[in-house]
Amino acid sequence: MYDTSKTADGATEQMATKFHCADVQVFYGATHAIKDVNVDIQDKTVTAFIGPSGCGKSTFLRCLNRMNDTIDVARVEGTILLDGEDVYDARVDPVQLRAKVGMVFQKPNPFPKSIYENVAYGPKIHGMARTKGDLDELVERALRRAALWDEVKDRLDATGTGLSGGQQQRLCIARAVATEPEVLLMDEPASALDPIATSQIEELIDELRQNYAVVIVTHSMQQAARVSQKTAFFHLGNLVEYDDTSKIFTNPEDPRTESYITGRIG
Ligand SMILES: Nc1ncnc2c1ncn2[C@@H]1O[C@H](COP(=O)(O)OP(=O)(O)OP(=O)(O)O)[C@@H](O)[C@H]1O
Repeated sequence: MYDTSKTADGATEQMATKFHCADVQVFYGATHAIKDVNVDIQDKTVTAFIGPSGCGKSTFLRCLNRMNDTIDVARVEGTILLDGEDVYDARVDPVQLRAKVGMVFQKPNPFPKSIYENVAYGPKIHGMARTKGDLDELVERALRRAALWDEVKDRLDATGTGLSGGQQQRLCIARAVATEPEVLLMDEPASALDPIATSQIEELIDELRQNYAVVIVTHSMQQAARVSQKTAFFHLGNLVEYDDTSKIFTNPEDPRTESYITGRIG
């Protein structure tokens, strides 16, 4: 259950497997969108999903916290284990699962409520705070982790939708980390942001991997190369290649990966 990852200085580091995925298939009605995907996703590692539009990156990401359950025509087959437990077991409550496996979407989507309420919502519904003081602490901790606290601490009652795009995305990250998840799934979290906000989100992703497994879907190969340690390349619903990011970008095994990273397909 362990994989060896190289650190920046070339030393090796042991990372536990967070998700074990075997023979995963996804169908949307008759469309076979994910074909026989096998992959182990490592804890405390940023894993990037890359590939041309429509290759199934978001579909596979959504398998990991059962977000495809919300799509009527979607059908998921195969095995996905989170810390050895079957994510699709009938006894698993998807709401609890999504607190453990948080998600941040492409477009920042704060609730039309105050900054405080956006972050406090999850801990409240999961009964994580007994007193107002506990809740205040949780909210502050989540906003600090999302590198937003200093910018909003004096206006926690202001509406979340009134923040800038980059701040809204960090608020959504604070909302996701407030329930103390173990994994963060990010579907193109910076695609709607300017370069400064993008680099803030990328720095944040790098910090978050100290505590979480982070999986990020991105169209930007530069971003994948900057933020991830592992990269999975998808093509036409297949996982073509999965390896250390440095290997994928310098010496890929499969000609389809090479074509994509050199700009010949996609
Ligand atoms: N809700 C849905 N209903 C029906 N088909 C869908 C649905 N969502 C995705 N698909 C189909 O599944 C395939 C994979 O789509 P998906 O959005 O996962 O790809 P992607 O790699 O994330 O694409 P992009 O990079 O453009 O976001 C595509 O053929 C798409 O049309």
